[in-house]
Amino acid sequence: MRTRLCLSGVGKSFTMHLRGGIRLPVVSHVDFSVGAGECVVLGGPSGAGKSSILKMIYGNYACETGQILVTAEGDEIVNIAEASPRRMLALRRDTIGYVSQFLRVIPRVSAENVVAEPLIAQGATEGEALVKARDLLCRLNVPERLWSLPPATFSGGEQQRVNIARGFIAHYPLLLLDEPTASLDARNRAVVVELVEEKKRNGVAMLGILHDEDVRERIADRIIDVASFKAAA
Ligand SMILES: Nc1ncnc2c1ncn2[C@@H]1O[C@H](COP(=O)(O)OP(=O)(O)OP(=O)(O)O)[C@@H](O)[C@H]1O
Repeated sequence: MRTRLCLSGVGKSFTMHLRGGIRLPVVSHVDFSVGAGECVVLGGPSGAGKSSILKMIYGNYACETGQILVTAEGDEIVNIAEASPRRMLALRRDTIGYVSQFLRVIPRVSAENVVAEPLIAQGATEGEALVKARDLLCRLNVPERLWSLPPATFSGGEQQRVNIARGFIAHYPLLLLDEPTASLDARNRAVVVELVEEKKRNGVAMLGILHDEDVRERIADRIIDVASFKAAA
């Protein structure tokens, strides 16, 4: 199995500058890798550092020590810990996807266009992207009458499903899943499980946080206990 993501010696602490510079160590010596077609789940208690690890991989949090290697297009290996902001934006367009439970609503843009946008950014025509967007919205049981409306007024569950469609529409070699099934009903959880299985078959490497035990059991190939990376205070 080809490695898509490899973390070695990764550490992170937060410094509270407005609180007298108090240092809060979170994780240290984080070492693991994820291969193509594999879904690895980060486990461990609340506050162990699961979200912080995902955010370092997506470049939202700076990584203090170690390296985060991602295999980008053309088999180029990039160290996220040293990537420039411009490089990071390109990686987010083509290489690393992020599916969370929250939709960042873009005013006046219709649900189907919100979903189609990442595929258009990767070079698809608007027509192709809209066909795929509508198919995903249909699979995720978003009523057709909503597709042409901006999602700002949708229910929490409808917005979440629009966001999942947006996260799964494009092909990224690495996909980060941040509680994508939280508060979904059983029918839509089953759709997300199917979407993850399809990504696995397409060789996508996935790293996720999944509190739902049933979903975790169905899609996790491995669980990594983040508590084992606890940093000393
Ligand atoms: N931006 C931040 N500033 C300060 N401290 C932070 C920040 N982000 C996270 N932390 C702290 O880092 C620790 C790990 O948080 P993180 O959200 O990564 O944990 P988690 O394992 O994902 O928890 P949960 O399962 O509850 O979501 C916590 O103690 C949290 O308070």
